[in-house]
Amino acid sequence: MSDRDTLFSAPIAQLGDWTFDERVAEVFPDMIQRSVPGYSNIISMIGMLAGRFVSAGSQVYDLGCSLGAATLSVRRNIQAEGCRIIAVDNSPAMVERCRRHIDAFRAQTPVEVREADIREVTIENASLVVLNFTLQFLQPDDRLALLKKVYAGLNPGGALVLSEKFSFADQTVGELLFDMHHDFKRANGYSELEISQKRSMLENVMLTDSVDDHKARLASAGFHHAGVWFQCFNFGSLVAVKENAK
Ligand SMILES: C[S@@+](CC[C@H](N)C(=O)[O-])C[C@H]1O[C@@H](n2cnc3c(N)ncnc32)[C@H](O)[C@@H]1O
Ligand SMILES: O=C(O)C(=O)C[C@]1(C(=O)O)C=C[C@@H](O)C=C1
Repeated sequence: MSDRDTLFSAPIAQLGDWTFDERVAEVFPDMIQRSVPGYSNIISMIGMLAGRFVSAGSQVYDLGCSLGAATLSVRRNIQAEGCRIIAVDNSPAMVERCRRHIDAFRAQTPVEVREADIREVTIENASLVVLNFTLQFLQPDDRLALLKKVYAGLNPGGALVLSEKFSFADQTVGELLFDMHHDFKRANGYSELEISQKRSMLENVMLTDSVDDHKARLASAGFHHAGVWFQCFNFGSLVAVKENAK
């Protein structure tokens, strides 16, 4: 278990923009579990998707890997031989902890943890690419280029898992799911102050899209097959599959 997240429990005079720094990395497992409804289900089901999609001799990319939760789930479920997982994050605090975390467990499939910007990483010979709550932290103008690169780097029959916090075109539904997410945080022990301070810090940094925006962007990137496979309130995950060669 990681330390309990109490980062925003006292009033902060100058709320800056959100960063994935040392203090966030230290409490991250507790923070994400208590903040993202369905997180642990998504992590274990990414493993199931890996069992299905990862093919022999191919690579898996976990882009914005944080402490490597998705990477570990993938590694536990890979059935194929000769695969490699490349886990990438640009936060030194996350990468340092991720390396330690991954090395703590022994397994067949090698994992390379890279400290890099996902916009700069080459993607090749991939059977599975995971963007688990990462795309939302890229500037909107950079998102399509990343997805095009993912599409080009996937082998035929390969898949992208894209998990995000969603926005909604319908105001009534959007407000309901936003409120239910806040209820979820309160039920997990976060105070009004913690919820509102974190929300202001994320405001300029995490810009969310609707499911329709995601589907349209995935189509522009080349994916002809994409759909939601999981949703809880305003959080969810899409899978996009590259068609098999004819
Ligand atoms: C919400 S966390 C992802 C959680 C993680 N995928 C999991 O399943 O536990 C977002 C991560 O994306 C990383 N990130 C954001 N922008 C990035 C970029 N341009 N390049 C690499 N990593 C990035 C952050 O450092 C952070 O660790
Ligand atoms: O929207 C929120 O309130 C969140 O806490 C979301 C979110 C995310 O989706 O990545 C933001 C930052 C933390 O990494 C954990 C969760």
